[in-house]
Amino acid sequence: MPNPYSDGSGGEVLQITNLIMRYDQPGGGSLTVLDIPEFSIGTGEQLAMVGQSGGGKTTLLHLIAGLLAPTSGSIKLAGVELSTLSEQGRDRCRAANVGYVFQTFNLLPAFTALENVQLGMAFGQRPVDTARAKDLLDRVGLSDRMTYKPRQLSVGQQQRVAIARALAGKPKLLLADEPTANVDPASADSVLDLIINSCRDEDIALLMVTHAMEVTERFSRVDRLDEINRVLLATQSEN
Ligand SMILES: Nc1ncnc2c1ncn2[C@@H]1O[C@H](COP(=O)(O)OP(=O)(O)OP(=O)(O)O)[C@@H](O)[C@H]1O
Repeated sequence: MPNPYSDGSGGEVLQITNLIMRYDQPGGGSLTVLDIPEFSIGTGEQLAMVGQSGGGKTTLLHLIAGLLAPTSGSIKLAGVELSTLSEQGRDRCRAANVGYVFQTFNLLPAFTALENVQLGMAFGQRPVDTARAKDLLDRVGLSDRMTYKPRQLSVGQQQRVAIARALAGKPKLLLADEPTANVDPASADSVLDLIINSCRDEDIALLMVTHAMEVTERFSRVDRLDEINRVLLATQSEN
């Protein structure tokens, strides 16, 4: 079935133009967090994004995933302009095109590793492909842990289930928000290998937010948020 949330052009997977994001502040007034004239990611391209704490990295990932709507500007995901979609439409577009690996995994505690991965497919509105779910878990080294619930898995194993779940729906773009922040250094290496190699093998574009040097070294494209975001440039020039 053709993906209604893709223009099928095979060009850039993400194109952002004149993006502004402002948050209302608890004490009144508003804070502009992002002002990005241009940012794009090609099909299958891999990049790391670095930036200071509070600089707006998570906000940017949430905007790309359609979890938040921008104050103004254009975000095209797989050629589809997100601002033309309702919240429900954005949810569907995300399910069809985006995988998301969170810092804190976000696995569903009542479900087994295999069920968590199968749920990744159900959200993608594809038929649940149990063979692919098992294959993904095998690939992340958890073929003997499929029936375990998250609390019965180590932290590194939980993150590997989360990666398998994010890949389950065959997304066009994988967003990874500091995926190695909560795992030990040895697991961090294998988590990183898994994400980078799986995306390469399946032609999935990858945007990984990180603070870690050993992570950025793995990428040929490393973008600094404060170089693409005029808000931080303005702040810095005042200092
Ligand atoms: N819902 C919200 N309402 C108001 N302000 C918000 C909201 N969410 C985030 N912010 C503000 O926006 C700024 C950017 O937050 P964001 O979480 O995107 O930063 P980050 O770069 O991911 O930070 P970190 O690296 O520390 O996780 C922060 O100053 C934060 O206080």
